[in-house]
Amino acid sequence: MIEIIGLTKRYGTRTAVDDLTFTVRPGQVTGFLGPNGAGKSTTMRAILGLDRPDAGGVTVNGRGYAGLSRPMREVGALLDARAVHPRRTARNHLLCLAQTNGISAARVDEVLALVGLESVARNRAGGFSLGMGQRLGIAVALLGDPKVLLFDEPVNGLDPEGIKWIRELMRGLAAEGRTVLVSSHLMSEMAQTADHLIVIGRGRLIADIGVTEFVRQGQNVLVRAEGQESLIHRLAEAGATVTPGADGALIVTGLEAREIGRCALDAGVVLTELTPQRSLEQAYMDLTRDSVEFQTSAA
Ligand SMILES: Nc1ncnc2c1ncn2[C@@H]1O[C@H](COP(=O)(O)OP(=O)(O)OP(=O)(O)O)[C@@H](O)[C@H]1O
Repeated sequence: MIEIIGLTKRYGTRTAVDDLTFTVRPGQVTGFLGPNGAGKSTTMRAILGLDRPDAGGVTVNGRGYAGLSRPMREVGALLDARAVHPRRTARNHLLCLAQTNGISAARVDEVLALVGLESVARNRAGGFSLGMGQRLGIAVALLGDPKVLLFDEPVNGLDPEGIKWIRELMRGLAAEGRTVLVSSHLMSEMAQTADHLIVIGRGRLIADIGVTEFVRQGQNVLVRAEGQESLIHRLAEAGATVTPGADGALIVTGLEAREIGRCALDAGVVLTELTPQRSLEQAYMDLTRDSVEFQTSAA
């Protein structure tokens, strides 16, 4: 469990994180979303005790990072996968970290197998592809078999197979009861990976919400039907919000198209149009529009 309470971090006159409070729970993948410069990396650095907060604080399993007796065994992190000595082999890189943290060499071979780098374990990390580098960074995070894991933009630059692998790994780690916090600026990616979302913008909390709930709230569906009254009644019963659209259409929020179709069937109503209006990415962009640092103006 990670608890962030009133976290504030300033760099000179710039407030990178502004009175941020949220909890990351075990047993699920929590997506940490926000546009560029929102403060995701700064928050992760504060969790790891790499940045000193100006106000508020962070606890990991009830204690501050400085209070953790064996940090690598409690929190694992992938912050910058390029932070590897290029002339060192993958195995030596891990061995050095293992030795300084009282972790066995057997565990090094275990994590190399876990991330699929066994065959290149004795190759220099400097010659690794981006995907291999990410795998090595993840091996470092997993080395101490920690209960809490942080991944900062782990899928950046990866091919579809690499993305699928990371997604499954994170879900597996959460299923084992670990606390998994993963940052991204892509809503579509998080919708497939995370159970819960923390959305920030300009260092402030914008949303702390379950993925299913976000998907429900985020999507409007345009509906046209013959005999709308009974459909409106049935949709309201099912928990949807219905507002009038243009030309007699209905704008339905809170239900997916499939569920609206079922309501129409229940009400014995013929649908003449059923069109989802916003993609998840659009819903996320609407949510964070006011917090984007650098915006291109519409042509
Ligand atoms: N060491 C630093 N010195 C000065 N300003 C910094 C420093 N680190 C971050 N910032 C500023 O703090 C703000 C938050 O940055 P941060 O890297 O935490 O955002 P982020 O959400 O991780 O963004 P990205 O998705 O681009 O990585 C930005 O405006 C950034 O310019």
